[in-house]
Amino acid sequence: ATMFFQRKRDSKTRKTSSRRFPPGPRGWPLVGNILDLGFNSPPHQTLALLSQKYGPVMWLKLGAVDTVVVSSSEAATNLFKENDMSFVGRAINEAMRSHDYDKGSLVVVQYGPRWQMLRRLCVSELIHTKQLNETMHVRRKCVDDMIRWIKEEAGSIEVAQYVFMAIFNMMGNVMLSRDLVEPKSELGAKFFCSMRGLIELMGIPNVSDFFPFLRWLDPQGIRGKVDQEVGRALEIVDGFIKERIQSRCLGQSDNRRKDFLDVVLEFESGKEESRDVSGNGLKIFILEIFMAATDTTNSTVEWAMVELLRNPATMYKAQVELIEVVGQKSKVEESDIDRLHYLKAVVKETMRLHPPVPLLIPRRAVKDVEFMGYFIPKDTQLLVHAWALGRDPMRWDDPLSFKPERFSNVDLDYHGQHFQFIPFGAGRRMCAGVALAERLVLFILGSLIHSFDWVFDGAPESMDMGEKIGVSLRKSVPLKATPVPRNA
Ligand code: HEM
Repeated sequence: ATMFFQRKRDSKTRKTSSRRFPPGPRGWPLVGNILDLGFNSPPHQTLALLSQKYGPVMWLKLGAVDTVVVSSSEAATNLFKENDMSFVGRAINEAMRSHDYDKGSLVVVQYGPRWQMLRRLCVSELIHTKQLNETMHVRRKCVDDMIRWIKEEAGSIEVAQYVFMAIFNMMGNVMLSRDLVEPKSELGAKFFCSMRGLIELMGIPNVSDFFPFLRWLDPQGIRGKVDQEVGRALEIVDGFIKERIQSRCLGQSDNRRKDFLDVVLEFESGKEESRDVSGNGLKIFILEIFMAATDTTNSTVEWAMVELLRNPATMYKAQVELIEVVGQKSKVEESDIDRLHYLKAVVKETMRLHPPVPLLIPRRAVKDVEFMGYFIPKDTQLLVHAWALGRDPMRWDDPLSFKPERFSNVDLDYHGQHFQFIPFGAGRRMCAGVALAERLVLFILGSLIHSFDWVFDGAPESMDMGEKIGVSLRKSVPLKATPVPRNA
């Protein structure tokens, strides 16, 4: 199809005249295809429908942002196997510029030495099996707290709230050796509120992302609010760091294991070029790991609980497996996870239908690229439609049904090799935290359904399954259910 923008481009520059852009809906002057996104459904749903019409490699102009959307596993295979390095950059949005977040971040920093250094630090010091095994006791305590908090409640609860607190404390302990959500931690409570606020704000579509000339105006006031919230969160992290530097100067280690903050501080102070830790880089890195880890894992546990409640036979099977594997103990242990094959399939099936990051994190073409016979100019934003890939009827039998059994006895996982199923992405910029995410989700979910039976207040089949997109894809109406202790 000869598209409006293709013609416009071709007429502007002779160089591109023989080049074919991917097909896509005709755009309007100035706004491009923004109106095609519609306002009634979340963007990933509209993009999936548009891709059905225009094909698996689709071209859109979102205001001023050239965008290509990839939504078939053939195209994703070509992308990650042949063209990963051409799309290794990140597309930066307005909120990410707040306090130079994009410069200190691992998730959105451009590919290069700083990315390599932060990624190595993150994987070797946080996600490596040795670190994960050493921090098992921390996660045990946080899950125990979560179970206790839930037991103290009477009646129906918002499940994700308790899960979020548990994950937040797990990350708080591994990174900063402290519970952040507990009555005595005033600073922790402030940090918790600030992070929740930030996660909400990041989910609001920002007009300035599509119309850079409106940036100075900040029409919805989002940039202003993000600046405020990021500033507040950075100040709190700064407090944690100063406190730690002080106790290190006094030689106090409180007999605790070296945590992520110690490692990062040692790393920073060892570098010739940055003996000064007062810059924002380190604080942003810490803040970001919280952002990357908490909302995504929380969303996965919430959707898994939703699907289990809607599918009682599956819930029963998962609970029976837990009893068989956990045996006489009343608690699930992380060491049980390896043997919880059915629960693992439940989590995979949840992530197939509800990938927490449905369009992955936008990439950016770092040069002009020939991709699947099309011309993609440098700096084009690339969205990989993980949500549509997981529901592709050409790849999945009865794709909209929740059937964990489809993962039994087949070599199909989310480690970035099977391109119809990439909830963690693939290639060089694939999620750095898969191993940690896997443990958090399985341990928390297993504990929730082993410790409690859950009763949904209403008919589970008619549960609202609406989605809303924020930092991750959440249920638009949070799941509320009543816990009934099982192993009391
Ligand atoms: C269920 C939980 C999670 C999901 C679904 C998820 C998903 C993703 C996705 C889709 C990406 C982008 C991949 C791409 O561009 O191809 C990503 C990047 C990333 N994730 Fe996760 N994530 C999860 C948990 C975590 C956790 C626990 C951490 C903790 C450290 C983490 C750290 C990161 C980092 C650092 C990146 C940026 C990698 C880079 O750009 O090099 N994630 N994640």
